[in-house]
Amino acid sequence: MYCGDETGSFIGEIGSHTCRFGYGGEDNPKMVSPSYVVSSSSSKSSSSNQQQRYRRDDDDDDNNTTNNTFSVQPITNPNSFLRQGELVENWDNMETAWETSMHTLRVRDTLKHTKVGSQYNAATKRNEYIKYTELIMESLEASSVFLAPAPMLAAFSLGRQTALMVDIGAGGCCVTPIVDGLVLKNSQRRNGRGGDWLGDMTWKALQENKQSKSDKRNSNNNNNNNNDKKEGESLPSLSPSFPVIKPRYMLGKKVASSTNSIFQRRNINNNGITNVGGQGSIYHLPDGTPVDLASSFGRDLCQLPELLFAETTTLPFQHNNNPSSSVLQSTTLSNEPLHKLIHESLLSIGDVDARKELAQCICLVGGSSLLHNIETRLSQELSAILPSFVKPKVLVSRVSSVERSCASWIGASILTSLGSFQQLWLSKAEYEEYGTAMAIQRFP
Ligand SMILES: Nc1ncnc2c1ncn2[C@@H]1O[C@H](COP(=O)(O)OP(=O)(O)OP(=O)(O)O)[C@@H](O)[C@H]1O
Repeated sequence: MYCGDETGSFIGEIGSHTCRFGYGGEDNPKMVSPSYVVSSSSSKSSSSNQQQRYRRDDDDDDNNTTNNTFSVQPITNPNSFLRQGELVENWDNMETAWETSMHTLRVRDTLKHTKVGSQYNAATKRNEYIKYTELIMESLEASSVFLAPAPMLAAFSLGRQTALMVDIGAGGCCVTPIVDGLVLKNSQRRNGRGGDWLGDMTWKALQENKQSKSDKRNSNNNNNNNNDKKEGESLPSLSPSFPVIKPRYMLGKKVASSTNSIFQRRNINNNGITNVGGQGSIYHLPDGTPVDLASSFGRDLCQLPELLFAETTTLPFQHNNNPSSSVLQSTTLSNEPLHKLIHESLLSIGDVDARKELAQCICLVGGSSLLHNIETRLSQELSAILPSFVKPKVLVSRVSSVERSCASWIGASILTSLGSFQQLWLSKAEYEEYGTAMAIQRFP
């Protein structure tokens, strides 16, 4: 066994919203890019390779993104990689993402690197595990490969061997118990309420508000009443900055930037009631449109993250009682609120001591766990639902937002920098001798 310090690993984590790539042993991923492959409509003269343009993340300062090239043409054909964070929608896109990252970070110019992919539920979907291994070994010509479930790596990044990992990502929330470093697959629970869904709901709320405003204005005009604009409340206009098709990624970015400001105005008092702070505070949407958070619509908008904990998915201010968004309708995922999902997962664990231990170490990771005060809110809900002798403890990393949004990448980076990691990977020689069957045996 070779136990060198330098394993020369290249790590990729592909989520339904964001892909992260970089070298093992580093603190942050070198490249953070959206999970979309786009083709430009105006690139007829380009070669077919050039027509498949990979849009780079352009404004995510937190994640140490490199900003070299951008596709300036409108996005006409966004194809995502994963559906709901777990099912691979398009393996060609997956390969393009790896290829692009390796090309951008000049991986092929240096030594042959090991690739580490991390993926939800990969172990339960054997076919995907096999395909992923084949892709990395054959198409990307890796010298060795290691795949691991994202929650396990996230727990690793937090230095926890036993923890209930709650990943609130783009495609939904995933609750995974990790006991002594092992994933309890049968107790893993997942719902479809994530950042993308919140983005859809925000979009819907803004459009409903716009619609109701214009209806009101029309009726006022009909009555020859010129006072059609209420003071302190303004009409958000959403059209200008979106390209031909509104890609979910861009909406996600806008939601993230809005939620950073809007949801931080929320304060949770001791009774669990959310108040909007900063009376009369005006927030500007990314397109410059002002929304007064003290207005009734502003207050409603600040309540949107409550939907993660709501029994129904009706917007608090929705009048037509159309309960769920298209995202949830189109999936077979559970529609349970987050605290119930955690409760269900805990109940499915037979060992009472392990259950208690897990409840005392609930770790929040994922981009949407950056919602302000979400840990306090979750604690309150769990305290109400769990038996009194179980004291739930919800933990979040406060060092930086990257530690939460890139937790599994960071875990993989730590893992690959350990000397003993070389025992775990599947080498090219082993792959050639035993094939993908070895991957199923070897990877957690
Ligand atoms: N500061 C923030 N506040 C609220 N939401 C945020 C913030 N930053 C990012 N998000 C949301 O987090 C989501 C992305 O999270 P993450 O990068 O963990 O997803 P992913 O790993 O690509 O998806 P999945 O886990 O479903 O595979 C997006 O929906 C985005 O809107």
